Amino acid sequence: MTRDTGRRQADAVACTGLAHAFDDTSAVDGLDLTVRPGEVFGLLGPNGAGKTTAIRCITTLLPVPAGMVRVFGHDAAGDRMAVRRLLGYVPQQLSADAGLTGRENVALFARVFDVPRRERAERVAQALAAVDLADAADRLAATYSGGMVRRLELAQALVSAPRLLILDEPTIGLDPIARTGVWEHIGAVRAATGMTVLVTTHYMDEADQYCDRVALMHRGRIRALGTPAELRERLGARRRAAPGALPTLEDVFRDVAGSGLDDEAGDFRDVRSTRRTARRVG
Ligand SMILES: Nc1ncnc2c1ncn2[C@@H]1O[C@H](COP(=O)(O)OP(=O)(O)OP(=O)(O)O)[C@@H](O)[C@H]1O
Repeated sequence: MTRDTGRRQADAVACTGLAHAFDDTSAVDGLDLTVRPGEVFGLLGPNGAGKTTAIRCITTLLPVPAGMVRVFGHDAAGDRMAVRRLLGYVPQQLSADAGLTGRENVALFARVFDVPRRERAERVAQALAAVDLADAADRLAATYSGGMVRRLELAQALVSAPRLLILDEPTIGLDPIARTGVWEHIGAVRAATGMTVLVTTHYMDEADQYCDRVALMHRGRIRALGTPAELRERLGARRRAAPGALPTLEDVFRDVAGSGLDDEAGDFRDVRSTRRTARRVG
């Protein structure tokens, strides 16, 4: 018992029995989830699975009505400021201001997150350089491409040197080159700082390639958890797939979410993604 509690204290994120409902809609329904320090953890699931709601509870933007959430041992319900100080968060919605330059956008976050005044200019420059925006730093964000806007938002989240970076669909609607760029920058910062990354994505290929472990969420709960290879192998063994013909992570996803997947995702998801992207860069 004591050993178990001790281990949980060290986890980057530990959710136990987390539940959150909007009126009579149960969004998160008894979520148990552990993210280990230093890993890139992918939270996957169809539209409406409860990923954003869970993330908003972890970031303290939503209350924790039932269950427990801890971030590096700090209780998200009882010690919200301590949790917020450890976090960088890139939400799905646009968080950069098109009317400010890249540098001004990041400087704003540095002020909000209490980066000491004398360190601010250097920390802002470092965050912009980390995402390859040093040359574009003094241009208005309105002139940035979709991929540059996403990298700018990454710099905003990184300027406070978070121990845990949380990204909600960081590459949605971006072209493949911009998607790779975002992941490469996340990987480089993580390698340099050892920070933990919790990310949601609909792109199975990205989860497979960039996440150390993934959890498949459906109807408010975790339905499968492991490294991408473990999940593929597990389904392959059940289906007795021949070696070399292992299922993809997309197959695992479909197996977990079952027939509900087509109702909840599909075309509507694509339309929403496109619209979000249009809003982001417009
Ligand atoms: N502010 C809200 N008010 C009412 N219902 C909500 C609200 N936010 C989410 N929901 C509902 O809670 C459920 C889970 O939504 P949530 O956004 O957490 O899912 P998600 O897995 O993040 O989906 P997506 O992939 O589309 O972002 C859905 O049924 C959704 O309609």
